[in-house]
Amino acid sequence: MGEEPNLSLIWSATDESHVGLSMLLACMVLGCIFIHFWNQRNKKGPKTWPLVGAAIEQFMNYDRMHDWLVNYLSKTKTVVVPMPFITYTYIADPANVEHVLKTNFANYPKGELYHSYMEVLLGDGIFNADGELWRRQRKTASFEFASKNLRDFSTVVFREYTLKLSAILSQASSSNQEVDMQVGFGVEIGTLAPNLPNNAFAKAFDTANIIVTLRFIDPLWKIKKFLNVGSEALLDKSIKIVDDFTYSVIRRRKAEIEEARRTGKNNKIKPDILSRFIELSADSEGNSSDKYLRDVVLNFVIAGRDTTATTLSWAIYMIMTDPDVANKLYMELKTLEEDQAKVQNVSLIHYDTEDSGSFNRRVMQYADLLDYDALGRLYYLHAVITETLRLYPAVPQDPKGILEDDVLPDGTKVKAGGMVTYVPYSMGRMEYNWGPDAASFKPERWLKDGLFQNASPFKFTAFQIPVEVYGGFIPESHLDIKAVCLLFHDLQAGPRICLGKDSAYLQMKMALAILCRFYKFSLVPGHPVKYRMMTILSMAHGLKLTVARRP
Ligand code: HEM
Repeated sequence: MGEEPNLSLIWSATDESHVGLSMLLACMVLGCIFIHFWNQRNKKGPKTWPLVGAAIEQFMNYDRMHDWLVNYLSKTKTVVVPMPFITYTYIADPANVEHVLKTNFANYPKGELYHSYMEVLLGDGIFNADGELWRRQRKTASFEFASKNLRDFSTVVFREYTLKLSAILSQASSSNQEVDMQVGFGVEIGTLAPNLPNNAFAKAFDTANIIVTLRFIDPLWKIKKFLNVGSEALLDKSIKIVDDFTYSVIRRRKAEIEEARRTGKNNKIKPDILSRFIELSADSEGNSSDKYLRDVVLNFVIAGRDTTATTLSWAIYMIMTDPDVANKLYMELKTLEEDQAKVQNVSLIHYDTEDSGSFNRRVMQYADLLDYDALGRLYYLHAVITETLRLYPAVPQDPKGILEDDVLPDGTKVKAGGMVTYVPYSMGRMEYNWGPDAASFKPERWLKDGLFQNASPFKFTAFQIPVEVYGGFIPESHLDIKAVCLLFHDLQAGPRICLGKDSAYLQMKMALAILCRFYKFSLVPGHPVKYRMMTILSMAHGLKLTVARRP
């Protein structure tokens, strides 16, 4: 019999070789990590890790991501953020933005990836479509926005909505009640389809928006969706609420249109975007797909309601925290009131801030004095809104897909399949774009000799790029010429300029003119004002304030 093998010796030898191997492996891994970090020692963007890229840092800063980007973009005009399956390139340099939005526009569509993140919410609506699908919707919407009817209709509707909101504020002021202005703006102002939105819908819609935005940095979202767990399960629930409500609005509107046609009362058809799309998308039998219309409605809720409600909230916040701005604005609005009353030969109703009756009547009288041309003369207000959008752009980041490898004007290489995002939130805060006072709220920077002055087009990108870039300079007041240029430009299928810019200004000016003329706003002490991460720069906790009537 041979000698029994000494097991403990064998174990310890194996142990030793395991330990040796493990140590070797650990050293190699640490070495790789060290080399990886060494190579990044001069990098100005976020530090990356092998395999996961910058995902950890981006995830940890997700709730304050816009400011996280401000920090990096102030050190370097382009920030590259590699993630597990994709690389995001963030740009704040006007030359790069011009390249992506105009010069090489064809290379930067929304792209498949963006579409896959957003489809559940936006479907194939205008914000989430490329190619023919996009062109068709853009054309329909462009015709609508070029029409004078829409302008006239909007002026009336926006006035009506603001008066409703004013009635709520007037009541709140007499009982010193707190109001959430963001909710007020979302519900009372800002939709071209007056039956939208109701509360459960609005909540579910916001939740869905928050979760689809999270997909940009969540590499596990597809697995969660497949298993229907976590955020994706909540998304699924929210979309059901959104869809139920939207389809019911569409069915109701279709029935109204049918009834109006049957009885020959075409003037009973609500003249808004939804009716227009129902009409234009109808097949030879007069039917249009509910799914197509659902996508149209939801895209226009984001485009038309969320953007303006958000901007109005930030504008009120800025006005309320800067008494000098509030006062200048108040003076401009009072002066307009007196001038308009003289021109229209109207004697202004005397009112007492303690007496709701006379106060409310004067508010209504003021609202009647605000026609399209009068609003066009409110340059300081125009500057206040524009300055708000510079610092708090309703669309804080706007990502584009990359079709083919390309080199940006500053030499940054971008690869097909990745994404390039221009970042209006950061662009508005960069000293290299706006000078040393970039972070300050100064409406005066937009005024020259009391008149509003546009900034260079690729520096102020809150609305993408302005149509002036294509049609030469067109004064702000010439909406109709501008609309025709926009339409002409659209028929050639150029970049995706915001179609609602003029309508948005009209709406926001109407709302702020009435509210800031008659109310003084104060933030509820301790109320936190910060954004939340979603496609729109909404306030995470709303804007809670109290109001007082002004003389
Ligand atoms: C403060 C208000 C607003 C801001 C800051 C804003 C901003 C923008 C931005 C940045 C885009 C480009 C998005 C992209 O690249 O896909 C855009 C597109 C668009 N906006 Fe606006 N917008 C505002 C109000 C409105 C309003 C009131 C409407 C209409 C009711 C509107 C209709 C649209 C449409 C239809 C598009 C899609 C253009 C396209 O993809 O061809 N916007 N807007």
